[in-house]
Amino acid sequence: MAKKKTTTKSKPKKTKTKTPRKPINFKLSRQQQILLGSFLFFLGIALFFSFVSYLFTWKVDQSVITEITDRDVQAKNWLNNFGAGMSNFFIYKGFGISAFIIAALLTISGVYYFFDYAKARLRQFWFWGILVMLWLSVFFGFFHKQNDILGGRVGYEINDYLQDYLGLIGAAFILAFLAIAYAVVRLKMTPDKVGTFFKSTKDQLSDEFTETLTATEETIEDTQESEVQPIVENTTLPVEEVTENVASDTTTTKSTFEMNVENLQPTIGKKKKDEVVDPPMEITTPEPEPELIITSEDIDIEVKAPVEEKEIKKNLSDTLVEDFGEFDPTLELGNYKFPPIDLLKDYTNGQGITINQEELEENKNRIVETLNNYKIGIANIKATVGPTVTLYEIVPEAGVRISKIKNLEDDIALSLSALGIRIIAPIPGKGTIGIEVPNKKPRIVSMRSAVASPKFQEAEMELPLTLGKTISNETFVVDLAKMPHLLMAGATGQGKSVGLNAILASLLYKKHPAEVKFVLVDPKKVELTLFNKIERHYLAKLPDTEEAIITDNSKVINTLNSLCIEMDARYDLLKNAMCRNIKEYNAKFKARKLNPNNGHKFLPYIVLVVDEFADLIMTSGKEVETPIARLAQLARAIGIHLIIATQRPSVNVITGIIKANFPARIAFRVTSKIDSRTILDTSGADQLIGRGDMLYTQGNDVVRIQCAFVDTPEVERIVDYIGGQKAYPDAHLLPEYVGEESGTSLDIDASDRDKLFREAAEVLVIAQQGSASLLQRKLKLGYNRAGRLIDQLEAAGIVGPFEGSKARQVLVPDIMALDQLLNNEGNE
Ligand SMILES: Nc1ncnc2c1ncn2[C@@H]1O[C@H](COP(=O)(O)OP(=O)(O)OP(=O)(O)O)[C@@H](O)[C@H]1O
Repeated sequence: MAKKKTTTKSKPKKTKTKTPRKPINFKLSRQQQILLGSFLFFLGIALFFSFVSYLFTWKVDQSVITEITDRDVQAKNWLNNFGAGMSNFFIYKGFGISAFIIAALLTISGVYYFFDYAKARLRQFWFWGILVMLWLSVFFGFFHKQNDILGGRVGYEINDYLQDYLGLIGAAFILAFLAIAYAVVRLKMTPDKVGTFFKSTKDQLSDEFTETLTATEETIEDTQESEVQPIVENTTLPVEEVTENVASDTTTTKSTFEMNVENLQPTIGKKKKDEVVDPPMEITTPEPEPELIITSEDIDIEVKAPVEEKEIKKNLSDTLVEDFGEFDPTLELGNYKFPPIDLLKDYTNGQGITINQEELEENKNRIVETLNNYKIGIANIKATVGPTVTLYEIVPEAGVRISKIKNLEDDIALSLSALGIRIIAPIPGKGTIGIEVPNKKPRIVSMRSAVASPKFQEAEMELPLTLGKTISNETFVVDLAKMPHLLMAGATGQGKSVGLNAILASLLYKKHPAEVKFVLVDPKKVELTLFNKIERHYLAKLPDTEEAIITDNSKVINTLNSLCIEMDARYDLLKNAMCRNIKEYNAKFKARKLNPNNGHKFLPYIVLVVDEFADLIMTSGKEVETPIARLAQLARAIGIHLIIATQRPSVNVITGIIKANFPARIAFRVTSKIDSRTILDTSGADQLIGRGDMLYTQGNDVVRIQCAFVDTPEVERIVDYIGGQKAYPDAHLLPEYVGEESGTSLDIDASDRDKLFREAAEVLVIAQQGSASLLQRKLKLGYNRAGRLIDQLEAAGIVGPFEGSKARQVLVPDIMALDQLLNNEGNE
């Protein structure tokens, strides 16, 4: 305590000695401060009482106001003449009823000096108090000019002055503006916080008031209780009494407060109060607390944060799938029913393969005998009975050359007096030699049994095809999507058309109309006509064509080119969706990860079936071969699959480029070994027995299969069943293809010419051949653009008109002539 005394005292001393402004600072001693504080406090209270009294007595007292100094004259004011005089000065001649603020300011000043609070706040009180008082004075003067007591002389005069210059409205505006300025600057109000602010200010003011009052009481109490305790005890007065007596008993108070000030200052409670009042601490004063409460309320808006997080977490496609489920392409024909198996005929009457032991024994003996004749010993023989063929597997004795047995093919056939004997030497994967011998009574493999087999029903393939049954009587199921294109060949009447029907029926039994579309080309006009009934379910066609099944060869070119356009478009879609194949793309689309607004759509598989390819090649030649080759090369990934059937498997029909792109091939019976080699790259097809007996290869292995038999009435029942159901409004439309023959409008503006016009003209003139496919190859163009270029060249007189399957005539002999023609055009 003593130390503190010295430090607190030494500090001001130092400053006092250093700075010569001691008197200017009006640094009062503590005693002086208390005296001044008490004086101001009581003066303020006295003024308050006089002002209150003056409100009631002012009229009476005004008459005596001039004689106020006269002791005989008694004013009615509670504080007599002093009160009347002061009130008259401050209220009547001064600021009207707002003079109460002066009383309040004096009282507060008294408290501040009495307790030696920091004066910065007090200065603020005075500054703003006087401003408010002036404003209120003018405000009341504005409304009640006639009543001097409300606004006082000051209010009246200022009002008068303002109104002389600004008029009533101008003065009102000034007042309103000042009120707003006060609210904004002093109370830091914003319009949206007005409500809260009013409330808090009100609370604050009332708090301040009570605080000041309680602070006074508390401090006096503290003084009494803490340091003065012994003295109080000595005087044996109760605390309340001491407090009450503080004002009157000056000696006691003096000594008490002397001790008090020194001892009270370091107490925690008091220090806090001082800090709160200290100007630098104003930043942390409880003043901004209401604002803090407001901001914390604002922080409640943080609720937004989790909402945002949710949005980020949730992928749009996930939400879409959550809301609507996965995209279902079959929904448009949601009630579509797959054809029942009963529509197919059961040719076996439910019976399995019956084994004819006699026949087996007979054949075995003949084989052994024949081989013995050629001195080939047999260690073992085993038979597998198939629907049309029985396979005898022979294990030759050691030291027998396989090629020797292979060469005996015809001899064995002769001795067995049977057609269609095929020797497989050795059977791949087995250490045996196979001899296939046709059964005397071949059994029909019905489509019904193939479709009903679990292998087909449970096949998880994109485009499952059931082709028939193998030699071991197993249903043979393959995926067209994996083939990816199929070449079928066989002499007439050997079962090609039945094979095609079996393939189409397989797909009809497994795929929904939304998932697969057929483009059927049938130059024979009779084979596939039945499928017209399912045009609006399963078929695809060019826009503006009446029949979906193409029978006209010239239309085939357009369709093939249209498929090329579709292929290019699908590749673009796949590229944009960053998918490698149609399966990935459709899965992504179903998961609603691709936006239909960006052109994305569910892509059905397209199966192009050409029944008589040789006929097409004969009539249209390269025009057909090029798009077929292009499709065969590229279309596998985008879900366009080709099935091409031909009677004549000659090399000019099945060219190298087509063969290379059709790894999956089916050979029905053919007439010569050469044909067999053309189709399968191996003989064997010439030794088949016909009627659906076929060889299938998808690379190396050749499998003998008995093709499932589906008769025309069965197909009819299936298509009738499907055709009788709700269908799409139209067949699936392929992109439009503007063929060369349709580009007849010759009034093409020279300014609208393609950028490659000149280059294209040069290509054709040099080659002396007016074909669009040449332009396509040389300039690497699409069909559409090349077709347009040909039209423009025709309009410019560079090539002649369309001449069917022949290339157009080039009318310009050489580049020189071309230059001349184009220059003349420019001069015109
Ligand atoms: N899988 C099979 N099972 C039983 N018989 C079959 C089978 N396939 C074809 N046949 C018989 O062969 C006949 C001719 O078949 P299909 O019409 O399919 O021959 P094709 O090769 O299409 O002949 P074309 O080329 O002249 O049209 C059929 O009428 C049928 O009697």
